[in-house]
Amino acid sequence: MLAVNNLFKAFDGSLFSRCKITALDDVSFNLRRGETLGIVGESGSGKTTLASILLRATAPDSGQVMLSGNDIFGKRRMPEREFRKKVQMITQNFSDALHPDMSVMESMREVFRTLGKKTYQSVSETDIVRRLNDVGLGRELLHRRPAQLSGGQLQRILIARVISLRPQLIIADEPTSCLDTSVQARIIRLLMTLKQEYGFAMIFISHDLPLTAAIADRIAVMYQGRIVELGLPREILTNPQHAYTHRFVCSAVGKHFLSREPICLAV
Ligand SMILES: Nc1ncnc2c1ncn2[C@@H]1O[C@H](COP(=O)(O)OP(=O)(O)OP(=O)(O)O)[C@@H](O)[C@H]1O
Repeated sequence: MLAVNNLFKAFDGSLFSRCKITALDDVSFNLRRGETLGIVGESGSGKTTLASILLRATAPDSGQVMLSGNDIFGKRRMPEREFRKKVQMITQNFSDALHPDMSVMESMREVFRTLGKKTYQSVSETDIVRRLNDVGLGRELLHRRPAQLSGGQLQRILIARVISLRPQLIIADEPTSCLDTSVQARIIRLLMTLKQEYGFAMIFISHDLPLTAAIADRIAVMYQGRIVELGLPREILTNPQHAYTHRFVCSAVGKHFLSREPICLAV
């Protein structure tokens, strides 16, 4: 469904330096329909830059992103509205994502504009309540504004908005890092349930290796703009092949996870 081929992206350095900052260095991977790919790596490894390119918010310097056979930066790329229906994002910045003066009902209704004028005009309160029910919320929130909602409720409303568009792909960039652990677990469970119900593919970006390993079908480890390792969570946790992955696993889950077999380190 998604094919990412040889992405490169560099940014200009500071005013006083001519050096470019390489954010992505030859990044390639594929994603199947309905698959969850976890992307982990330390701060500055290029995860957000990759997410921004997949959302078509940043253009790569070179390389290609094919979504269901369509080059998303190509001359015949799909129109923005069609693209937005197919690819959606859930971020950690949920507190800024809703208009502060809009009620939950208005914010929910607004998202249906993407689906066209007819759909937007025909959306009823019952449709909106149904979407809220999908994410475990009730009609009592309909007339509240963002300031009157908890972090977990805000994140659920954003998920409800995203799900309403029936996207093929959701990019979840640290979606729960601003929530406390118990709310985090509930939001992750909700995402997994919705994924089964709606069948979307997901790219789950995180610093948290154990969490990512628990929900992803495969994990890509990023280091200095490159994917240094891509495999099944179990393989990554128990038998990392790259020196950086080895260090990352040790710091995230401790040495006891690693297999007792000799580990081949590609330094
Ligand atoms: N707009 C920009 N201008 C200059 N440099 C940038 C820009 N955006 C990102 N970078 C640099 O590109 C590299 C990759 O950044 P990116 O934000 O993609 O990493 P990340 O893995 O998402 O980090 P974090 O986990 O902290 O969000 C970093 O060195 C960063 O400083």
